[in-house]
Amino acid sequence: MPETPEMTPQAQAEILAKALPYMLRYDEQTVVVKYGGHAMGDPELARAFAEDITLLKTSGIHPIVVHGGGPQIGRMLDKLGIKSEFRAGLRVTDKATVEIVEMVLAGGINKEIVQAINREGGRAVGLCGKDGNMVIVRKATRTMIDPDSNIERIVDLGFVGEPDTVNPAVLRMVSKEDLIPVVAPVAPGLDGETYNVNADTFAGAIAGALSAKRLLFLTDVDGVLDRDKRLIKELTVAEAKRLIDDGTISGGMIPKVETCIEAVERGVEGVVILNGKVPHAVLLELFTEHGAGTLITP
Ligand SMILES: Nc1ncnc2c1ncn2[C@@H]1O[C@H](COP(=O)(O)OP(=O)(O)O)[C@@H](O)[C@H]1O
Ligand SMILES: CC(=O)N[C@@H](CCC(=O)OP(=O)(O)O)C(=O)O
Repeated sequence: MPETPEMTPQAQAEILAKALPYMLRYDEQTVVVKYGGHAMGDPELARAFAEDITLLKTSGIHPIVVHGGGPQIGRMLDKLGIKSEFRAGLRVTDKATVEIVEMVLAGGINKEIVQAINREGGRAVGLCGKDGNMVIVRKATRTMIDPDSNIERIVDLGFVGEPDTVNPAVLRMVSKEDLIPVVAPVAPGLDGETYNVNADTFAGAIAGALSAKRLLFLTDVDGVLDRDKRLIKELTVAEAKRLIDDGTISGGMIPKVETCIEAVERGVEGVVILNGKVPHAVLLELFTEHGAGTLITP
C-alpha cells in the first residue's frame, strides 16, 4: 500500500469534520459488511479493513461483519486431496467437505478477522449461524439444464443451506454493547446437520432481518462489469436479472447479485458491490462522496 503523504494538523482536522454528516447519517444504524474471501489475503489490506470496522463502531455505527473464504476452503481441500466443484456458484458439499468448511470458516478465518479488529483497538466477537440459533437453514436445491438431453434436472448440492429463519437476538445483544460481531456462514439445518451457506446469501439474510441501513459486498472486482468489462455504476433489479439470464453475470457474482436483489426488495437501503482490494474501501464508501462500485436499486 502506498505511504499516505504527510498532512498538516489543520488538513487532518478538516477531513475529520467532513466525515461528520456521514457519521450522523449512520449513527446507531446497522451496516452489514460482507468480506469476501477474494478480498482477503494481503496483510496491509486486512489491517486497513480492521481499522475501518473499528472506526465505524467508535463513531456510533453498528457494523456487522459476515465473511466468506471460498478460495481458502478450496486451498485446504486441495491440500487434503478432496475434490470440489461449484454448481450455479455454490460449492457441492459432502460430509467430509462440510467439516473442512466449518474448520476453515468458523475456526480459521473467523478468528483471524476477530484478532485483526482487536489489534486495532476494536472488540470483536466471532460467531457462526449456530450461535444462539442465529440462522437455521433448509437444504438448498438448484435446477440446471442438462446440456445433453436439454431436460431440466434438480442438482443435489449436499450440505448446502439457505436461510430458513434468522433470529437476530444475539447480534442485537452483541451490537448493543461495545462489541463487533464477526459471523461465519456455517449454520445448523432444520435436520440438525451442519450446513455450508454461501456467504453472500448469509449476509443478505442477516441484513434483511436487522433492516440494515447499508449492505456492502467487498470483493475483488470494482463491481458488476458489463460484457466489455466496464463497471456498471447503477443496476436496477430488472437489469440485474437480465444480466444473469444472458450470462454476463456468472460464477460467484450470481449469488452476490441475487442476494442484492432480495435485500433491495426487502427494503435494505443502499446495497453496494465494491472492490475490497482498494485500501479503506469501507470508509471510502460510507464516509465520502466517492461512491465506488455498483449500487443496486429497485
Ligand atoms: N459480470 C461480472 N462482473 C464482475 N464480476 C463477475 C461477473 N461475472 C462473474 N464475475 C466473477 O465474480 C467474482 C466475484 O465473486 P466471488 O469469486 O464469489 O468473490 P468473493 O469471494 O468476493 O465473494 C469476480 O472475481 C469475477 O470473476
Ligand atoms: C455453498 C457455498 O458455496 N459456500 C461457500 C462459503 C464461503 C463463501 O461464500 O466465500 P466467498 O464469499 O469468499 O465466496 C464455499 O464453500 O465456498
